Amino acid sequence: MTFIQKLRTRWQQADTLVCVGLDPDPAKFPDCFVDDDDALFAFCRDIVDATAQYACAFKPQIAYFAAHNHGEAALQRLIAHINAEHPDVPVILDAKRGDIGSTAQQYACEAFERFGADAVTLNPYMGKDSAQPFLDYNDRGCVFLCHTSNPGARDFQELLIDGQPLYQHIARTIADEWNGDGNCALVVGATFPQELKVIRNLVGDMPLLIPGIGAQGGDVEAVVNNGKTADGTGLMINSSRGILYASQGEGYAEAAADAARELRDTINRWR
Ligand SMILES: O=c1ccn([C@@H]2O[C@H](COP(=O)(O)O)[C@@H](O)[C@H]2O)c(=O)[nH]1
Repeated sequence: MTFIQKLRTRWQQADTLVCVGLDPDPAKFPDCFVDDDDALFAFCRDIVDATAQYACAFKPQIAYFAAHNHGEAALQRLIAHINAEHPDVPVILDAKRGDIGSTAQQYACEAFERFGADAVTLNPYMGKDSAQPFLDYNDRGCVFLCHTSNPGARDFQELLIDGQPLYQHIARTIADEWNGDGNCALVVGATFPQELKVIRNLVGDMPLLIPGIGAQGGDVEAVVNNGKTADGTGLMINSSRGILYASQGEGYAEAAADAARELRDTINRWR
């Protein structure tokens, strides 16, 4: 089953558009992990197991693992755990890769073969040849930055080219020219709901990964209204800190599950 098929099946069968972000920061871990050498893996495993039933996808952010000695091995084991225990939930590796083709080939191997991710986030700035090694894994997903959630997204992504903002050129080019195998998706920040509406109209039913709710201030109702497809799906609405650190006490995993369930229910009220 391809990434897109797995995602669409998950949307339907689990009735959830929640993407659980895995951004483990040891400084925010509950006290029980203080002397745990395997804390990155163990904390994320507990969160994954508690929230899987509410997740349409998991999104580990590679920086939170690569910043630590042995962190990438922990990430590898974590994705293997998800693939073994929660095989219906796709994994999007948030790595925002983009480089010349020969180097991109190595990054694609890292994401899909070493880490076993179903999809990876990519920066389209270097053009199609930089994306091609990822696109060639046509059973996996390529999730391209289109309009990001941060305030600086405006600096370049909204610059006008031939009268249209750059992010619209990106959306159109990826939908019309890069998506020949139907394995593309886009990142659109929840903090830019009007731009989300424009992008949805440009790309049809293409899946959109939406970071930026919660700590970054994005509004769930606006995201769902402006981003959903005709069948009420089409979105992977990410929450990382809002789920991971719902409680830093002993009941951290239950609190994370409660936060994921509440987010699912809030989203579903607007679908
Ligand atoms: O435009 C973007 C692209 C990626 N991200 C990533 O999503 C999560 C957001 O975390 P929260 O704690 O839910 O704010 C994080 O991994 C970012 O690297 C993004 O925020 N915006």
